[in-house]
Amino acid sequence: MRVVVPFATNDPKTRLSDRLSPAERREFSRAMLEDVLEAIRGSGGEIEVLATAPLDIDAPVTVDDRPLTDAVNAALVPETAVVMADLPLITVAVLEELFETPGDVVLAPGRGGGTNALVSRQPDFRVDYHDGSFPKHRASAAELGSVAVVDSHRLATDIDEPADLVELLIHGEGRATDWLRDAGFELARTESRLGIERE
Ligand SMILES: Nc1nc2c(ncn2[C@@H]2O[C@H](COP(=O)(O)OP(=O)(O)OP(=O)(O)O)[C@@H](O)[C@H]2O)c(=O)[nH]1
Ligand SMILES: C[C@H](OP(=O)(O)O)C(=O)O
Repeated sequence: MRVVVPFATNDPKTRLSDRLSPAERREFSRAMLEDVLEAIRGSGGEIEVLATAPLDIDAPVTVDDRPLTDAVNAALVPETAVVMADLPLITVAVLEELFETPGDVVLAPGRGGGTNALVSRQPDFRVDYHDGSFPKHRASAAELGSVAVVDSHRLATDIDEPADLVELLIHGEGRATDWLRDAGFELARTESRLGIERE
């Protein structure tokens, strides 16, 4: 399976700005990307990193500085998966489930209504990211053919906001989790839910 991995190179993860400096956000998002690429490699996927600027990484990179939706649509030929680079909890098994699920369009929703991963086998399907893309994608794909939804905690956990870092500290084992621990983050008990604190 061809797997396109969109990656914002220069100013990533702005929603983590109150916890991480710009340089830390770049390092952390790079660590997440490495985790995602490792899982894709393990699943036998043929990687194409779709980056906003040149990137020194051990994978084929296409540079496209257009907005996310336009760049992905330009790369979306049938039998393509799109897997976001901010999914450091994904595993080979989870990706195999995504790739093997039948359907003209297969969608993996993210928490809060985004689309963390998809497979398109439908030549007319186009993405429309942001502002709750999952319901938009589900509706537009249903007009074109069959739609399947993959229900997976690991695929649904995109790391966007400080609260998402908790999931990484609980469940993660890769580079992104190591980076976070090295940066001083650890789990903290705040009311009934686990939170995070930084030393
Ligand atoms: N190629 C490309 N990838 C993008 C772009 N914007 C975001 N991405 C990637 O798309 C995925 C989802 O990104 P978001 O969480 O929406 O955005 P982000 O830039 O990572 O984070 P925020 O600044 O907090 O919104 C991540 O893998 C990003 O690296 C873009 O304009 N072009
Ligand atoms: C790209 C966007 O990601 P989110 O902003 O939901 O993380 C989406 O999935 O539509």
